[in-house]
Amino acid sequence: MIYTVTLNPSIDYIVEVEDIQLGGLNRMKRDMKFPGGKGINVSRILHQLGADNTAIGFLGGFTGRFIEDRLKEEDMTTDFVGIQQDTRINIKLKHGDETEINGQGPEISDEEAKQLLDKLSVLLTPEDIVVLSGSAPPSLGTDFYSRCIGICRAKGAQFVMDTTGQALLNALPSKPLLIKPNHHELAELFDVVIESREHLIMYGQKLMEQGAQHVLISMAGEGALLLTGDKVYHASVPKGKVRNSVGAGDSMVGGFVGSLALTGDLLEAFSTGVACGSATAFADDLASREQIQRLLPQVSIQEL
Ligand SMILES: Nc1ncnc2c1ncn2[C@@H]1O[C@H](COP(=O)(O)OP(=O)(O)O)[C@@H](O)[C@H]1O
Ligand SMILES: O=P(O)(O)OC[C@H]1O[C@](O)(COP(=O)(O)O)[C@@H](O)[C@@H]1O
Repeated sequence: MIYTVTLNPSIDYIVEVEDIQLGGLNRMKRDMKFPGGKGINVSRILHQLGADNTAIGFLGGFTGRFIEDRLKEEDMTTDFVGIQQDTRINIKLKHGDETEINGQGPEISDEEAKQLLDKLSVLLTPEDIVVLSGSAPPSLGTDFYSRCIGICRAKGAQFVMDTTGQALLNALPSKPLLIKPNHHELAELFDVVIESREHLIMYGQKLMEQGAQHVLISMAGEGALLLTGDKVYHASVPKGKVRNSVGAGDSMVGGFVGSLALTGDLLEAFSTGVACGSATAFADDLASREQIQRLLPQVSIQEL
């Protein structure tokens, strides 16, 4: 079983305006609401690929109910801890460019936090993969991911880590199956400016030396790199019109993990990840199975 853990889910409120006037009255051209948060997005893509998974994490209030209802409508399996406060709403403003305003997240009590850790302890087995994705609400403290990873290790489950900064660096010695920084996040991790593909690879290799089993470096429309063992692969991305790239990175993680679980083939997983990312970027909501299948033949992989 694959479990996705979303400590900080969100309703993604996509707002489209013709032109933004700061300090003035703006009228929306179009708006959409989607269940969001990194692990939830991964789960929705896994579901499209037919990979068995359960979405867990924290949900609360009317916003939490919206997310739970939408996931149930899609026939997804969920096992969230209910919390007192409202799940956040993240604003994704489209004004020619994409501007994101993400919330800090709700207050989570010690008792609610403990319920999630207990759930992981009860559920996990050595056959499982746990996808730990996204930010943690500040009230959980800085070591909550480390505690989740501790449980994965104690239960013999593999884990994937898709977060940024110190939480990601702290996870590396525990040998995550996969990490997926984008090229900007990779530069921020090392506090450097990265100007070439060679540099991206060099910094990706540093993350492997620190413990990551596989490193996926996504570069939006510029393709992606996969570092595995002593090999490096580049994938081209399909061409298309970007409609909403929110969730493209999560879709890539979902595609990679789902395909790896279903086929055991790393390069197949890499192409599926790229196809899922691009299919989501070219859609309003996350990609559907059909949209992913259509793009898959357009992804070509080359060993560098
Ligand atoms: N403009 C684009 N054109 C084609 N594919 C894209 C585009 N933007 C994102 N993708 C796809 O989604 C993947 C992840 O996107 P990226 O923006 O790098 O991740 P993140 O959302 O984590 O920042 C890319 O590797 C690519 O497959
Ligand atoms: O937990 P964070 O870092 O605030 O990110 C959450 C946001 O990122 C998303 O998961 C999308 O992430 P990606 O575009 O990187 O795939 C949104 O659904 C959500 O609003």
